Amino acid sequence: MTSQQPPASHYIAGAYLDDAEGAAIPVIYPATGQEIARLHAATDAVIDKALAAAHAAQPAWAALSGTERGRILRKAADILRDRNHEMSVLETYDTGKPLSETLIADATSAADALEYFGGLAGALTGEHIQLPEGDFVYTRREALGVVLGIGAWNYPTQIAAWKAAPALACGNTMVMKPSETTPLCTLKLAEILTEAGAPPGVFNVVQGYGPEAAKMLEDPRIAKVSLTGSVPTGLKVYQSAAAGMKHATLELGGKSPLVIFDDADLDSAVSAAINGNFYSTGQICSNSTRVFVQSGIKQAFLDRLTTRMKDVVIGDPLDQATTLGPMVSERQLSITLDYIEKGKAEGARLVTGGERHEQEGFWIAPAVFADVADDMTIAREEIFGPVMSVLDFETEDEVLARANATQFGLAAGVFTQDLTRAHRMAAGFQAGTCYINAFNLTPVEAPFGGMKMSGMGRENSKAAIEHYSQLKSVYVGLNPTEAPF
Ligand SMILES: NC(=O)c1ccc[n+]([C@@H]2O[C@H](COP(=O)([O-])OP(=O)(O)OC[C@H]3O[C@@H](n4cnc5c(N)ncnc54)[C@H](O)[C@@H]3O)[C@@H](O)[C@H]2O)c1
Ligand SMILES: O=CCc1c[nH]c2ccc(O)cc12
Repeated sequence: MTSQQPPASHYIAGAYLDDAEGAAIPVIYPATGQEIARLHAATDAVIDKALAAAHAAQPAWAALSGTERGRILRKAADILRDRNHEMSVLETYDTGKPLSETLIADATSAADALEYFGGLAGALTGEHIQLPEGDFVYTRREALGVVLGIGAWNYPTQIAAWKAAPALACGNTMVMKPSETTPLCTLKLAEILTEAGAPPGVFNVVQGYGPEAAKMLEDPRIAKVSLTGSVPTGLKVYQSAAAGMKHATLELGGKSPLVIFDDADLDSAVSAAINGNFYSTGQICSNSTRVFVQSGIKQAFLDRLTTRMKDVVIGDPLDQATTLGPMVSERQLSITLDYIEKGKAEGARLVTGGERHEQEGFWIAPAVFADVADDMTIAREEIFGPVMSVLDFETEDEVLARANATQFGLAAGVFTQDLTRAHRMAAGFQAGTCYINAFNLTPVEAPFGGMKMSGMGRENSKAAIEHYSQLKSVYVGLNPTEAPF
């Protein structure tokens, strides 16, 4: 087994920093279950160094012009693209996702974000507001300060870059705590930002578990937190942020509906259901885990789906022919297997898959349940594994109400040839990202984020600028100041 041991656990002030006193973080390659690196959670001293470095670097970084900051971000994007293969292999070791995915969805998406926000940085301006008698107001778009990023384990490179790119473009500095399950890739992103010219302290990486992140969030040097994670963690983070009146972006979980009407292009709809449930072995927040199929095409849909699923290639994630990798961890596998048992026990019909592969690593055959009812556990709770629930419906009004009957609101999709109905559905969905005849595409140019319990704030697009900066109004008086006495 190739060791993927980085030079040290943390990356602070432009260099690696080790401190083996913190709790061990074993990094496990999901395909084999073997340890490929061992890092350490940050001690209080490491946390203090990181926060001090980010805090000290922030004023000078914000004082650069947007164009100067953007140039560095765009250079980092170029380096990432040059090193896409190396980055993708590391992403595969970190997460278990197959190279066929990581080559196109991770460092490339990170590069897209750095390029996009690098381009936008020079165009960030305030506005001029004319008032009577010559007075006027101008607004300044200012950085918030030091941003704390906290990552989930499914897309470590992408999550770090989706946060860092808008944060740095706006003149903030950043401390990123990756998930303890996938701590490797973010260190590489830090190296690349330094190589591209980011001054020491602008982007720092601190390893740790929940308590290390919680401790950093309480520190007054943190002005904003951006979390990608589960709803329970989001609630804790939001509470802590509120206690310090800090800004918060929360990218949380989902239980997204995909509605397939009987006039849909069936092959495209089946492809969307496959991508929306089994890409990244089902470990995507916006996955369409509730697939509502109009009853007239239910059997045709299930037949086409089960035929297509026979083509899945489960195997060595580093072999580019592989299309489905293992789950990220023993824990996530066991959570998924428990849900499959609950699905069976509550009366859903397991059409295919769902069994653990008895070999090293965290392997499972992708599962499809049919005849799923809205009140079953597998239709209500986020599983974050390769488990598709197929539910039947009859009418548009009925399916829209059922699609929205969830605490989550991350994504939703509709497949139909009737464009009027498609737009009606998109308007009616209670979800931050809606798809018509597509699913789970996340271009950096489009806002991404949740409604309801799926979170707040938006990543990507011009909308992210609102969440990584603040407006200052400057009133300019051109007349003598008068007073009543
Ligand atoms: N909306 C999105 O963009 C998006 C993207 C990917 C994943 N997710 C969600 O993430 C979840 C899976 O990831 P996970 O299991 O890593 O989530 P998680 O909530 O367990 O952990 C996320 C991060 O929060 C940290 N953390 C844990 N407790 C904390 C605390 N008290 N204070 C501060 N930080 C704390 C963890 O160390 C980790 O880095 C799923 O719910 C998934 O839907 C959302
Ligand atoms: O979960 C991470 C972010 C995300 C949400 N939907 C998609 C689809 C495809 C991706 O590559 C990432 C994501």
